[in-house]
Amino acid sequence: KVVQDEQSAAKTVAVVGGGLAGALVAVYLAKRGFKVDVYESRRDPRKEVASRGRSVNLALSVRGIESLRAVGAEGPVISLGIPMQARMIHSHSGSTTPIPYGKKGQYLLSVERQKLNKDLLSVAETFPGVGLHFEHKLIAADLENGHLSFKCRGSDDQKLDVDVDLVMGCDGAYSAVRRELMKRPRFDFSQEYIPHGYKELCLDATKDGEFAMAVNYLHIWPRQTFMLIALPNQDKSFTCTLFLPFDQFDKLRTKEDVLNFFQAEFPDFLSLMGEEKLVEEFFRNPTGPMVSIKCNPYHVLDKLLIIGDAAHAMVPFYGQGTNCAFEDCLVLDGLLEKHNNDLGIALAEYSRIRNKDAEAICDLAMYNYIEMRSLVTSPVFRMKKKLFNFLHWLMPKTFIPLYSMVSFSQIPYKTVIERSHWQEKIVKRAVVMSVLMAGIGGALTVLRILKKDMKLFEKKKFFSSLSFLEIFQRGI
Ligand SMILES: Cc1cc2nc3c(=O)[nH]c(=O)nc-3n(C[C@H](O)[C@H](O)[C@H](O)COP(=O)(O)OP(=O)(O)OC[C@H]3O[C@@H](n4cnc5c(N)ncnc54)[C@H](O)[C@@H]3O)c2cc1C
Ligand SMILES: COc1ccc2c(c1)CN(c1nc(C(=O)N(C)c3cc(Cl)c(F)cc3C(=O)O)c(Cl)s1)C2
Repeated sequence: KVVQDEQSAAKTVAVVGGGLAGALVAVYLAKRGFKVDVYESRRDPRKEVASRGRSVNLALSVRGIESLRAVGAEGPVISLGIPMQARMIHSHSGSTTPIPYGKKGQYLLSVERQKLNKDLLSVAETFPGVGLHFEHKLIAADLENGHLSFKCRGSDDQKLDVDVDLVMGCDGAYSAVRRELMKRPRFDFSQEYIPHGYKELCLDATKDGEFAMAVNYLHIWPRQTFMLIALPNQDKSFTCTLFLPFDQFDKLRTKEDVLNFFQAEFPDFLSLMGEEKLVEEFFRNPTGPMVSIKCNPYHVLDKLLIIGDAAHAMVPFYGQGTNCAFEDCLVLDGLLEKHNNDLGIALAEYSRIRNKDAEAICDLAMYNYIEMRSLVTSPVFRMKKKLFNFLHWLMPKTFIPLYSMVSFSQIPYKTVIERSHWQEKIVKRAVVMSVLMAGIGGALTVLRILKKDMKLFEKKKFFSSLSFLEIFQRGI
C-alpha cells in the first residue's frame, strides 16, 4: 500500500543504476510515495536469455535479509536462497573440516545475483509511478539542480535529459554520479586496489544431476596467499571464486600452467571439475580487480545521495557489500520516516551517521583480507583465539566473535569494531595474566611477541604468506 503524503507526493526521483542497491532503493522510495524512475545502462536482465554457467552468487546475511524483509521483498530470497550453516574447509590433502557459523538459526543464504536483481526490479515495477529505463547510461549531471543527461543505447544513440527533485546514485564502484561529486569542494575520496584479482568458475552438477559437493556449506580452500571458495546454486552447480595475486594469474598462460597449478594446490577440486571444463572456464571468464573506495559526504543538499558500492566499495572478504548496500536503504528509510520525508535534513543526517559505519566495514573487510595471511600462525594470535573461544563459550553474550557481529547481527559496523577492540583488550589482559601466573619470564616473551603482532597489524600493507586454514581450525 503506497502511503501518499504531502511531502513526497509530487517528489520525483531518478535512481541511476538498476543493480542491487538501485533496485531495492526504488522499492523503498516507491513505497514511500515518491515517483521513481530507474535508469540502467545495461539491458533489462529479465529479457536476457539465461547465459549458461554464468550464475554468479553472493552470501546474504541478516543485514541484507532484514532490509529486504522491511519492504516485504524477502520472499524470493528466503525460498530460493540456499542456506549455508557452516564453512567447509578443504585442506591440501583433500580432507574437509566443517566449522559452523553458530547456533542452528545462524546461517548465510547463497543467492543468485541476477535472480535477486530481476526480482527486485519486478517488485519495484509493481508500484504505480515506477518507471524502469534500460540501456540508459548517465553521461552528465548537474547535481545541484537535479539535471541528468543519459545516452540511450539503441540504433541512433539519442540523448535524454531529465530534471528531478532527488538523484539516487546507485551506479556501483565506478560510479559516474560520484565522479560528478568529486568535482565539488570539500568532497573526500580515497581508493585502494589490492594485489589480488578474482576469477569465477562454475562447478556443474554431477552427471546424475546432483551437487558435486556437500550443499549447505560455504566451501573454502584456504592456501598461503590465495584461496578458492564455492557457494551453491539452485541449479545444483557451485559458483567458485579463485582469489589469487595478479602476478600469479599472469603466469597461468597455457592449459598446462592452469592444470599444474590446480593439481598442485587444489587437487580435489580439479578432480571434481574435470580438466577440460576447468581450462574452458578459466580462459573464458575474466579476472576481476578488487577495490576499496571511501568517500564523504554522500549527499548534496536535498538533491542527491549515493549509496551501495558508489559510496563504499569494499574488498569482498566479509561478503558484506550487498548486505551493506541493502542496509543503506533501511537506514535512509528510517531517517525519511524520522524527518517526515524532509530530504534536506534526512540526507545530511544520513551522511553523518552512515559514513562511519560504511568506512568501518570497508576497514574490517580489508583487515580480514590482511589478517587471514599475516597474523594467523603467530603463536600469540592462536593463543588469543583459543582464549577468546573459551571466553565466548563461558559468556556467549559478552564475547561475540567479530565475524558473528558482522554477519549475524545488525549491530552498527562501527560499534562492531569498538566492541571487538574492547573484547581484544580483555583477552589480551587475560593472556598476560595467565602467562604472569606462569612466570615473569614467560610474560616478557609474550609481550615481545604481542608487540611484534601489533606492529604487523599497524603495517596495513604487510603481506606475508601464512595459511588461512589455521584461522578456521582455531575458530575465528
Ligand atoms: C568477487 C566478489 C564477491 C562478492 N561477494 C559478495 C557476497 O558474498 N555478499 C555480498 O553482500 N556482497 C558481495 N560482493 C559485493 C557486491 O557484489 C557489491 O557490493 C554489490 O553488487 C553492490 O551493489 P550496487 O548496486 O551498489 O552496485 P552494482 O551491483 O555494481 O550495480 C551498479 C549498477 O549501475 C549500473 N551503472 C553503472 N554505471 C552507470 C551509468 N553511468 N549509468 C547508468 N547505470 C550505470 C551498472 O550497470 C549496474 O547495474 C562481492 C563482490 C565481489 C567483487
Ligand atoms: C561470492 O564470493 C564471496 C567472496 C568472499 C566471501 C563471500 C562470498 C562470503 N564471505 C563471508 N565471509 C565471512 C566471514 O566472516 N569470514 C571471516 C570469511 C571470510 C572469507 Cl574470505 C571466507 F572465505 C570465509 C569466511 C567465513 O567466515 O566463512 C562470512 Cl560469515 S561470509 C566471504
